[in-house]
Amino acid sequence: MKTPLRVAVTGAAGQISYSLLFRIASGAMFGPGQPVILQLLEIPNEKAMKALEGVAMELDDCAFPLLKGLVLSDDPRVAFKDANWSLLVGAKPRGPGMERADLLKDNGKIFSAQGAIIDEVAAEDARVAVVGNPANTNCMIAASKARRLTPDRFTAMVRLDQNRAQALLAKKAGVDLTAVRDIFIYGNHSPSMFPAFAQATIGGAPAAEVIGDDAWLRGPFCETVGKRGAAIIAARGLSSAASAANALVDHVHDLMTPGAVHSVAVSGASAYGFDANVWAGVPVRTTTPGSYEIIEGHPMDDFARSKIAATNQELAEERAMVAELLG
Ligand SMILES: NC(=O)C1=CN([C@@H]2O[C@H](COP(=O)(O)OP(=O)(O)OC[C@H]3O[C@@H](n4cnc5c(N)ncnc54)[C@H](O)[C@@H]3O)[C@@H](O)[C@H]2O)C=CC1
Ligand SMILES: O=C([O-])CC(=O)C(=O)O
Repeated sequence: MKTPLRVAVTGAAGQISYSLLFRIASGAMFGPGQPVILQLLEIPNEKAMKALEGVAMELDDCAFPLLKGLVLSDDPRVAFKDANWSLLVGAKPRGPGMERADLLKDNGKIFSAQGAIIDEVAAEDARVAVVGNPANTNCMIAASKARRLTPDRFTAMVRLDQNRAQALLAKKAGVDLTAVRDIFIYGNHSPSMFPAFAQATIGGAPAAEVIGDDAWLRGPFCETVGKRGAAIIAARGLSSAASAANALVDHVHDLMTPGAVHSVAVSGASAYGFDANVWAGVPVRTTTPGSYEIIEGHPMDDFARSKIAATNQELAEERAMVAELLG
């Protein structure tokens, strides 16, 4: 039996976690042979901690063979202690009419404090995945507080956008989802993101040839992927939760799977024209479990370059907005 992985999850009584924790405990994230201990963090508030106890009762009642322990805490030093992975979900979600960047003032502080504590108390091989919005900039804030852990240990999630883009291309082409490959997200998890359709293939042929409608790819396709979160909020009255949890399972699973090629927001993506000190979605290849290299050299035409410049500009502006939280 392998040593259990310690997985810290923040916002553990929230709606994303309610879809996430059961998938981790079932083995979907780390594989069917990998036991886990869940270390669940909530805010020091009676209602939140009581709700967390209820979630823990349900986890017990699933009798998951891989779940070797549960820690419930309102103290980040306890929740992040020796964590191999810290999944930073806990933050305020946006409501109708808001952009994710509107959350920066409220949520940024959370990631500044948690980045510093993870750096102090998490495991030697600690990895951090940020979901709480605005995810790219919150990830940058957390990483900036680390002295021991290098920036590559901190990733932000753009996988939901990749999955949305893949599903939309499959629907438009009228093919099975698995026929769509190599659709990657560049830049911010915001409407400015760029789903780079020129690299994608459908049934082995260039996606643009199969779709045969460049105006749709440049316009409605990019726009629909970019604004899908807002469309879900408009329809559900709440932001995406199950699909976000599913995307985080994919994000971490693929980062633990050598050879996997997938979109992840990381720093140092200057090969594509991003400022080196912002966290931007790019395609990466997982090298060893938890580590990756940026896949460089995908050709970009003028349209792609202008989209990347715009999303980089937004990330740089968000960085400037939180300057006082960095370092
Ligand atoms: N990156 C992405 O693709 C996506 C990101 N999100 C973001 O994920 C975040 C969470 O969303 P939901 O689960 O729907 O929200 P929610 O409001 O249902 O749950 C958030 C939970 O976090 C807790 N929390 C707040 N501050 C905390 C802290 N400092 N430490 C620990 N826990 C804390 C709250 O008490 C609450 O239980 C939001 O910021 C949302 O915008 C949502 C969907 C997709
Ligand atoms: O749109 C939101 O606020 C939640 C989110 O990040 C998404 O669904 O992509």
